[in-house]
Formats: sequence, C-alpha cells, structure tokens
Amino acid sequence: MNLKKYIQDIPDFPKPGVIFKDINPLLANPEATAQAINLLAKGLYGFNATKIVGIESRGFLLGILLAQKMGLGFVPIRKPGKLPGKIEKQTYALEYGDDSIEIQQNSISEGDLVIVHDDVLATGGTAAAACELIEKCGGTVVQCNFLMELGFLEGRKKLENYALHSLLHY
Ligand SMILES: O=P(O)(O)OC[C@H]1O[C@H](OP(=O)(O)OP(=O)(O)O)[C@H](O)[C@@H]1O
Ligand SMILES: Nc1ncnc2[nH]cnc12
Repeated sequence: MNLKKYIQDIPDFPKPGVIFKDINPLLANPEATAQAINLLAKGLYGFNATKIVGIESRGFLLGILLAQKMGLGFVPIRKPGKLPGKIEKQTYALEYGDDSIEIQQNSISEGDLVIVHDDVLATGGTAAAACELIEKCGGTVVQCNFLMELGFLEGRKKLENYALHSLLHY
C-alpha cells in the first residue's frame, strides 16, 4: 500500500504559498492508518522506550495509537494554558514571531526514555522545543518520530542531537 496516496496536498492553506499536507484521508482509511502505525512501530522496539510524547494536536492522533501498539504510556505536549498542575514551558521561534508549548512536570520521570511523535516535521522548531521540555523534566529523548518530513524545510538540522525517523519524505 502506497501511503502517500492518502496524504492530500492542499495549496495555499493556511496561508498563500504553503502546500498543506492533509493527513485526514489517511485517518479516514483504517487499513492505511494501521499500516502507518505498524511501520512506525517497527523501528521503535529496539529503543527500550518507556513513554511516547505526542505534540498537540495532530501528534495526538497517531501518537496514541502508536503508544497503544507498543504498550507504552502516552504523554501530551499542549499549546499554552491547557494543562493543569505544575508545567514546564518552552518558547520557540516561528517563521514570524514565536510560539510556546507545555508539558506537565510529573508526566515524565527522571530516567524515562522517550519517543517524541508528531505528524509533520517542517522547520523542526516544534519538535526541538518538545525535546527541550522532556529534558527539563529529566527524560531522555531516544527518537524523534514523524509520519512525514518536509525535507526542503531542513527541520533535521534543529534535531541533529537526536535519532530521527520519518516514514514519508517530501
Ligand atoms: O516543524 P515545525 O515547523 O515546527 O512544524 C510542525 C508542526 O506544525 C504542525 O502543527 P500546527 O502548529 O499546525 O498545529 P496542529 O497540529 O494543531 O494542527 C504539525 O502538526 C507540527 O506540530
Ligand atoms: N505544510 C504543512 N502541512 C501540514 N502540516 C504542517 N505543519 C507545518 N507545515 C505543514
């Protein structure tokens, strides 16, 4: 099954000049979703990971399935102001301006081996900030894991210190 068939290009969304890679056709097809999860999980068993962190919001969709498939707990990283209790916050640069993400301090323990999952690696700012958050909580990132990577945006350069795997390359 060619999974790229289930990723739809939407030109000029959310802004003119951006080609948005829509994963909804993949999510709408259970066989394609199952294949994506099986292929993503296949490369992960050797890491002895203890948790999977998914990044709001599209990183939750396959991240939870991946965690279930691997028998691991799932931890959400959320946009600001959404998580209760003690949080760690990381601000990172966007193309214009900046953004922040947060994690609950007690969701990662000292010594946790963490896989970071998101649907898309674009400029890498979001995933790099997620790795910082996990490290602030005492965890170690063992792999950054993506359904797809937009190689022309060179997000890998921001994640040079981490193992990285993307299932689909553009
Ligand atoms: O590599 P970067 O340039 O940091 O971009 C990648 C991020 O952008 C998208 O999220 P978005 O902010 O669109 O939010 P959403 O998941 O809630 O749609 C995507 O799901 C990644 O989280
Ligand atoms: N082109 C794109 N398509 C889908 N999600 C994205 N996140 C950042 N860039 C994206």
